[in-house]
Amino acid sequence: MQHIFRAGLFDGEVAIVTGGGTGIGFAVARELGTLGAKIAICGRRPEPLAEAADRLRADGIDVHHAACDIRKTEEVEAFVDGVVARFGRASILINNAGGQFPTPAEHLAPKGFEAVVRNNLLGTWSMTHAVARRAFIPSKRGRIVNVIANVARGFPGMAHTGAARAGVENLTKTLAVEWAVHGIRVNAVAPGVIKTSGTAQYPPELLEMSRASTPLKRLGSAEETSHLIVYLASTQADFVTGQTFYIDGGASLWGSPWQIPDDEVPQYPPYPLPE
Ligand SMILES: CCCCCCC/C=C/C(=O)SCCNC(=O)CCNC(=O)[C@H](O)C(C)(C)COP(=O)(O)OP(=O)(O)OC[C@H]1O[C@@H](n2cnc3c(N)ncnc32)[C@H](O)[C@@H]1OP(=O)(O)O
Ligand SMILES: NC(=O)C1=CN([C@@H]2O[C@H](COP(=O)(O)OP(=O)(O)OC[C@H]3O[C@@H](n4cnc5c(N)ncnc54)[C@H](OP(=O)(O)O)[C@@H]3O)[C@@H](O)[C@H]2O)C=CC1
Repeated sequence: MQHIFRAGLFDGEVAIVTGGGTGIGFAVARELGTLGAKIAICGRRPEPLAEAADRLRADGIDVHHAACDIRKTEEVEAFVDGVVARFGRASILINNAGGQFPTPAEHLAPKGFEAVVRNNLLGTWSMTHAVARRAFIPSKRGRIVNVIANVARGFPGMAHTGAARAGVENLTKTLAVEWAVHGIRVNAVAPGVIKTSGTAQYPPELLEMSRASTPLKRLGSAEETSHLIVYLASTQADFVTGQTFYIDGGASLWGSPWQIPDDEVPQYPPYPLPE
């Protein structure tokens, strides 16, 4: 593994990475662990989690792993208690767990909208609250990085997650202010389309349209996304809080995979207007 950070940068730190068993979360767990942090990962499925923990241990990383659904408050509290019992503290929280399904808004059932908001907004809040109360506030120190998505504009095809992630972005700003007094920094990272086990579940043609509408004309990697998250979690970023950082090849500034056909947009009143 190549490093852009100095060895031992995270010695003495304990980092919780939600969704750390796969994709971006695994890359972050591995990078923070290789740089000296003790690592705690969670996810809903025990098997990929245990496999990831074995791979991290093979790299010499001290890892705690436990199945935990961030939507279930009692599981979240038990997980955080387990981390503190094992390592004595926690100093970094990467809220990476999340996901959704692409669908036009008119086909999105209330239950589906709610499922995605629960996962990405309420789950993130639940974990953040538990870690802050149990570890960060008592020790007067903590760093949180929230992994969100492109909320700089609308998110067509993803109304549920756009709404949920925009909520997390605002929570990031609010907590950065409220919790500065507790020595807690809070930032957000908004990836464009990143090649992971997660996006492998998306239709290939959607990914190709996303690539084509990205100025840098490629998808991102989990490792390069991890470098940005790790920087924000480090002491090198100690004067950075309440901000959202895009890592998206410029996608949030330009194209969109969402097509709007010229001849299907109703014009009321008829355009051009009568003289
Ligand atoms: C235009 C987009 C360009 C591409 C950009 C891509 C950028 C983003 C990439 C990523 O985020 S990568 C991560 C990828 N991984 C995932 O997204 C998987 C995550 N999925 C889940 O975690 C869960 O499925 C869920 C979305 C949280 C829902 O889980 P939950 O167990 O709470 O609910 P379910 O009982 O499964 O479903 C409830 C309800 O939701 C609706 N629904 C669920 N899945 C779908 C689906 N695939 N399509 C349509 N609707 C879905 C549905 O109404 C379900 O109710 P029932 O019909 O089952 O009664
Ligand atoms: N890849 C991309 O292009 C983009 C990704 N993102 C976001 O980045 C994050 C990482 O995604 P990525 O690595 O690509 O995809 P993955 O699907 O590989 O990672 C998502 C991880 O989150 C875990 N997870 C999901 N829901 C829960 C839950 N309720 N409780 C606990 N763990 C959960 C999953 O494990 P399990 O299923 O076992 O619970 C999985 O390990 C996600 O929030 C994703 O939405 C945002 C924009 C773009």
